[in-house]
Amino acid sequence: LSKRKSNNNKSKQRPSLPPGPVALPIIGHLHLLKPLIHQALRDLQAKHGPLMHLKLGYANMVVANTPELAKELLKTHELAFSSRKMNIAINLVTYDNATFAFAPYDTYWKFIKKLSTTELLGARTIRQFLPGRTREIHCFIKDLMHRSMTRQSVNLTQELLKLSNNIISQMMLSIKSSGTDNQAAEARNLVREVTQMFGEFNVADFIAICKKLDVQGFKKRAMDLHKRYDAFLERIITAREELRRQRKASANKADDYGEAAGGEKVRDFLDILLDVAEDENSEVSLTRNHIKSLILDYFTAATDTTAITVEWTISELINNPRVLKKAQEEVDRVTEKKRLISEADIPNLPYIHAIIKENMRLHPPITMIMRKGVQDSVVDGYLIPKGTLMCVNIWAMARDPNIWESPLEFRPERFLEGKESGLDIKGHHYELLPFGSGRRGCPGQSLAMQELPVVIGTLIQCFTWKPLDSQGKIMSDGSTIDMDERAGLTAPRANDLSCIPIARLNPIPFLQV
Ligand code: HEM
Repeated sequence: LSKRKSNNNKSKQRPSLPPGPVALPIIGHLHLLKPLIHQALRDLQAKHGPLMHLKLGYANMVVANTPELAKELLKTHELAFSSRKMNIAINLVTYDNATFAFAPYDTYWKFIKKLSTTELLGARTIRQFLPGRTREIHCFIKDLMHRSMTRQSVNLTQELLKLSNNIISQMMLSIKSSGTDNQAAEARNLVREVTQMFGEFNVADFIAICKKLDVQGFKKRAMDLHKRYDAFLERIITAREELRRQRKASANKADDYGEAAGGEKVRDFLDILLDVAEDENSEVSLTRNHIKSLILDYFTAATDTTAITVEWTISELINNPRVLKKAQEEVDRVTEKKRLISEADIPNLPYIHAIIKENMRLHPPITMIMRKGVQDSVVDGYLIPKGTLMCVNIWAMARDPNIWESPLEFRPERFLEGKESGLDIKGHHYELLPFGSGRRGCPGQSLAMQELPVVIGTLIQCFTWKPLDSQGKIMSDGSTIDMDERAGLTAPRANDLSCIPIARLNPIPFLQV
């Protein structure tokens, strides 16, 4: 790291804040944040340096965009930056301090993190829900096949959101997409609203006077959303409690837990959390609000991120036919065109894996790692005061020619040969952090990395994709689709990806639906 201050100066002076643009009174630099914040920050940093300070109303923000600074912030100063910043919407929707994803680094967070690693998202739970994931993917493929036969177009953006939400709904609440009471659609709509709201910019989060006035009507909308989410979950939890009472009462009868392969009993998230809540010896007593908030955290964190990754990957493959062909050859070789790809094939799909990494490099669903400093820290000779919102712009790092060779080129081979081949996405190569890093890194990574190769592999095994233009017409061969991003908590495509699926396999072998 370049040391910007001489040791002499350092010993005499209190370190100063990192450099940044000139701030306006009251609003500070808020006017400089365009809707695509990660892009606006990258442009500002070109002028003000790799560690930049901004004032967002009354809040301090520090942004870093080099692997060295990312390492310093996320590893060297890990504990100082292991909390997150709440905002008004999150606070209202997620039951005040019952959230995990936005919790400070405290006893509650540590308890849930352990529960996540060992149970909620542990290897056993992921394995037990494999039949459910497979069923959902095969249902999806069957529906796509029907549309392919009838030459109907598919809004892949919407359908992928449905698929990832169905998969997580099943793991969390045993909601089946084939259920008759439309709970899957209700869950999907609520999650969509929550994600949208969390991603919107609320001026009241930064300017004290606006807090009381609620000029944008945020508070009212957040409370309304909270009420509807609460009613939805209350119904599900009450029904589950009744089922659990019946199970206990009929101890001799075979109970109603689902069964995984080998006769293992399958507990979904809700059962795991209710078991903890009923455990009098539990280290932390879980309340009903904790349970509801945790379910919301996981729903929100899992749905968009996974769907967006597939959406961008298919977009890149459409724009890069050479890569698509090579990926299809890999899938055909592994399956010998006799069966659909499955999770058991993952170790034999190095090229698909490299495609996923390359896609996450250029299109990280979460473009910036956001944390809050809980103590004063000195980083690269600069002061980052307690309470500062800390941001590592992983999107900007991926586009920096000082970090990557031909950064804008979609070239999965970079991860298989040459100097970039040793890089992985586990959080210790600081130029590539799609799942974050350290103790606050994403707990859903293993699940995502089981699901993604199979969803992407199956989509390209069964179909080639003819994209539609904005008028709904099939685009001519060789034309490329736009790669614009939409603003929000996550960074999906600006324009939905609509395509006609052309069947490559007909009939599709061994559909398990
Ligand atoms: C492609 C898929 C995904 C991506 C790219 C992704 C990315 C991320 C990132 C960047 C963070 C912040 C990490 C940090 O601060 O260092 C995060 C946090 C989180 N993710 Fe994921 N995620 C994905 C899927 C999932 C799934 C499937 C789940 C759950 C089933 C999940 C649950 C969470 C939770 C609960 C947090 C908050 C953790 C905490 O605050 O301690 N994510 N994710």
